[in-house]
Amino acid sequence: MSFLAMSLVLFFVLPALLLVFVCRAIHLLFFHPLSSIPGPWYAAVSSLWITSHVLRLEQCKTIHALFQTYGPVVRIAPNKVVFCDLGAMKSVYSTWKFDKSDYYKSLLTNDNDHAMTTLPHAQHSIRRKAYASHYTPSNLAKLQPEIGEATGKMIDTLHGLPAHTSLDTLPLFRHLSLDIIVASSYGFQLGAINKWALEAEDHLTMAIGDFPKRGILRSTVPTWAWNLVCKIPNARLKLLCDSDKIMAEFVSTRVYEMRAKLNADKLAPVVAPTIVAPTPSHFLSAFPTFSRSSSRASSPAPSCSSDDSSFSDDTEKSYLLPRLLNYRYPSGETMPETHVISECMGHMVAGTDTTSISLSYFLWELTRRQDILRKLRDEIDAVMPDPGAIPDIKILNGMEYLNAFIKEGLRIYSAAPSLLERVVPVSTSKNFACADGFDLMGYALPPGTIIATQAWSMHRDPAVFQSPETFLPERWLPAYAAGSKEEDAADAESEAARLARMASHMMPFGTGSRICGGVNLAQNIMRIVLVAVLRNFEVEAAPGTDEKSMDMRDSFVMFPAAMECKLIFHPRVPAA
Ligand code: HEM
Repeated sequence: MSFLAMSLVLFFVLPALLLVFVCRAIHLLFFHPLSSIPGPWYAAVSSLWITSHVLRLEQCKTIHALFQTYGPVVRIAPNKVVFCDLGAMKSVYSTWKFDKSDYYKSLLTNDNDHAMTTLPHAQHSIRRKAYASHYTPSNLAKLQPEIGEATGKMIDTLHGLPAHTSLDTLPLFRHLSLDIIVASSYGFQLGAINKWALEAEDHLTMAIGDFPKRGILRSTVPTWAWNLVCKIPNARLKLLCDSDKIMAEFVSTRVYEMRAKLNADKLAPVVAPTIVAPTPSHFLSAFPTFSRSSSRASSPAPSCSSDDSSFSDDTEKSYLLPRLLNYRYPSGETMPETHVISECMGHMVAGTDTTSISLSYFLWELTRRQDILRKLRDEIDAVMPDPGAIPDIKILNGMEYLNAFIKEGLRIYSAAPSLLERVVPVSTSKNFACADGFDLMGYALPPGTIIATQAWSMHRDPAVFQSPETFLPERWLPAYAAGSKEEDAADAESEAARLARMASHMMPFGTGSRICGGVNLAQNIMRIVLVAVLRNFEVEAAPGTDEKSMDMRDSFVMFPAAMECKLIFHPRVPAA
């Protein structure tokens, strides 16, 4: 660079840039509509600060610390405000149903939208209607054989392992969840768990694991750089780059097969699942008690508090894919195949790692809490005398301690505890008429402001959850406060009100109109897998699996710092 050019940069360009930066910072700090909102000044002037915490995989904890310092409303970036408040949560996600932010576009499948990435509320509700009936309790109750069969294969596989094998439960449960989601979506037994047992590479499961990483990279790295990276001749990298394609190919094949079956009128409306790999075992041989007919469940029925009416449905069972293929948009047109494929891909991605992470943390918690394990065991052993016959879901739904344990697990180890971003709409939008923007707890937020809360903090509000960091399933039992030292609090607030208050703050599956579409399936899987595992095995943490390795990190979903959860499954010695 010539001396003249250097002088120009030093004396004019740099000072000019500095001046622009300072003026912008002054505007953002003192004159911007969000300037009255509490928060660190450096967050108000640039997104760099919060981005650095996102990249360090600790956004949830960082924001939680901000709430503790600044109160329930905090500005975390020039145009982004977060809150931790029940009223605001209901207002944003349920009453006004604000549209989602662009953040969700990083989760596009094959560059196409699915329900989770459809940002506008109105378009989303049309999309959601296409799949919602699949995940009703009554339809899912009919899919118990599929879930039971996949779980049975996993239990058999674990029984077949050499003693003291230490295994990473994240891939284990990822394969299981995928088997279940594939069976529930297509009536097709994938057998991913068998591949896991053989240590064979399963490209589909790897693709699903890679998909979120690919999404983050795709949205941060410029397209030319991404294309260049994908040209590097490395097999693992190629799988990462192609994760979208691998999933799309798998789903497309199922779509064409199903279409052919529908056209040939062989399908209507039940498809018997195709068993890909036979699984000879004591476990499956006992399954007919569970899988063929729920009315034949052999277990002694405990008191069952579930709402039986939600299960009494005489319609035939149906899988997700034929539902989508038969769905008609309000215009009368059927869903284009690209939409069907991306929707199915979205469900595979949304349901696999979330379920696997939850189950892994639940079991890890039990390895260090014999007191909780004992109570769970008592309840499970009573309803499941035969370790190979899982009771009907109605019975599992009525298991008070199991359900309290799962609630507490979802509270502390929420698999998607991060900000669920929405956008304040313009005041002229159809469902929102507020001339001065949105009133968030006394602060006026202009249209376009990104606004969000996170399960991590809603679940740790000390005014709602006593000792929020303590894992305490008993807090979900009606008797807890009455029999504890907190009589004063219990006097002031009835038990029912205390439980309702806690429940209203829970959002492990999101909340409002965009709540997790597979919440009922996820709950069923967690119940079924937990009872099957705990009835059959003692679970121990492998050396190296400890508070440090399991420390939670987040990148929309949460995962252990070590990126693994190694546990040992010892077959339970039958009672003498
Ligand atoms: C423990 C397991 C799971 C957790 C913690 C979880 C959590 C969530 C969360 C937090 C959201 C986003 C809400 C938002 O953006 O506002 C979501 C959306 C979604 N989840 Fe789940 N999920 C789980 C399992 C599943 C399963 C098993 C399926 C289905 C196979 C599924 C399907 C979906 C779908 C389709 C959406 C998009 C909903 C929509 O916008 O219509 N999830 N889930």
